[in-house]
Amino acid sequence: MTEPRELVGDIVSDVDALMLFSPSSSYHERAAAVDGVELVVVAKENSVDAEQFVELPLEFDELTERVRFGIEGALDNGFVSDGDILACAARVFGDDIDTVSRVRADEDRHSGVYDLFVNSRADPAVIRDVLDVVIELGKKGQKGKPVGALFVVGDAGKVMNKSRPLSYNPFEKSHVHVGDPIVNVMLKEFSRLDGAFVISDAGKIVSAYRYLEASAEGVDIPKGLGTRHMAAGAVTRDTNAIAVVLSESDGLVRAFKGGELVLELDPEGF
Ligand SMILES: Nc1ncnc2c1ncn2[C@@H]1O[C@H](COP(=O)(O)OP(=O)(O)OP(=O)(O)O)[C@@H](O)[C@H]1O
Ligand SMILES: [Mn+2]
Repeated sequence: MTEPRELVGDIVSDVDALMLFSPSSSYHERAAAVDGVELVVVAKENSVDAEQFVELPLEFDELTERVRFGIEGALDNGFVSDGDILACAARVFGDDIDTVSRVRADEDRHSGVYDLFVNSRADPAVIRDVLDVVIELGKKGQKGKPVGALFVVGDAGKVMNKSRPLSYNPFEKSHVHVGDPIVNVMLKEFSRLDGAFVISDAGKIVSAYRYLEASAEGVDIPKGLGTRHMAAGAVTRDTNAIAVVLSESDGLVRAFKGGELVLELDPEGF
C-alpha cells in the first residue's frame, strides 16, 4: 500500500531550497521552521518579512513564467546556486499555496526576465506600467483589430539622438507619464501610427512617432521577426534602453535588452 503522501513526497525530497510564491504569513511561519533548506519568498511585497526575498513586478498568471522569474531572481541574488534542486510552492487555484513544482535552477535557461526589471535604467514600476499598456493593447487591439506597437524605455536622451521624427510629436510640450489611465488611452490611440514611443527612466512620455536609426549590425533576433523587432533589438544594443514590442502579426509581446530578446509572452494569458 502506498499512501498519496509518499508518492507526491518525492517532489520535495532532498531539495536544496524551498521557494514560496506569495505565501500567507502562517504558511511562511511554518516553512521557516523547516530544517536543512534555504527559504526564498517570491511575492509582490515582502509582507512576511522574509530574509531572502525576490520582488515580483507583476503577477505572471502563468505559473511557469512566475517560477522562471523567481528562480532567476534567486540566482541573481545568490539565494540559490546553479544546479540546485528547488521545490516551488505557489497559489494557482485558491487563496493559499496549493501547488508544488520540482525545478532545477539552471543558468543555461536564464531568459533575462529578472534582469530586465531589476538592472534596467528605467524604474521597474515604469517597465511594469509599459508592459501593462502593451498587454492590454494586445488583448483588445485597436477597435477590435490587431495592432502593433514599439515602446523604448529609459536612456531617452540617447534614444532621441539615435532616432528622428516621422511626424509632429503630440507629447512635445506635455508632462505626462505612462501608468496614468488617460495617458494610456492616448498611447493606445497613437499606436495606430508608425514609429516608436520614447519613454524616460521615470516614465515621462518623451515622444511618439520616432523612427529608430540605431544600427542593426551584430543584432541577433529570432528569424521571422520583421523590422519593428529588429529596430527594437538594435536600439537596446546601442543605448541603455529596453524595448517592449507588440507584434501586429502574431499578437505576442516581446522585450529586448542589450540587443537580445529577453521576454516573450502572450497577452491572452494575462
Ligand atoms: N526603425 C524603425 N523605427 C520605428 N518603427 C519602425 C521601424 N521599423 C519599422 N517600424 C514600425 O514597424 C511597423 C511594422 O513593420 P514590420 O512589419 O516590418 O515589423 P515586424 O517586426 O514584422 O512587426 P509586426 O510583427 O508587428 O508585423 C512599421 O509599420 C513601423 O511602424
Ligand atoms: Mn510584420
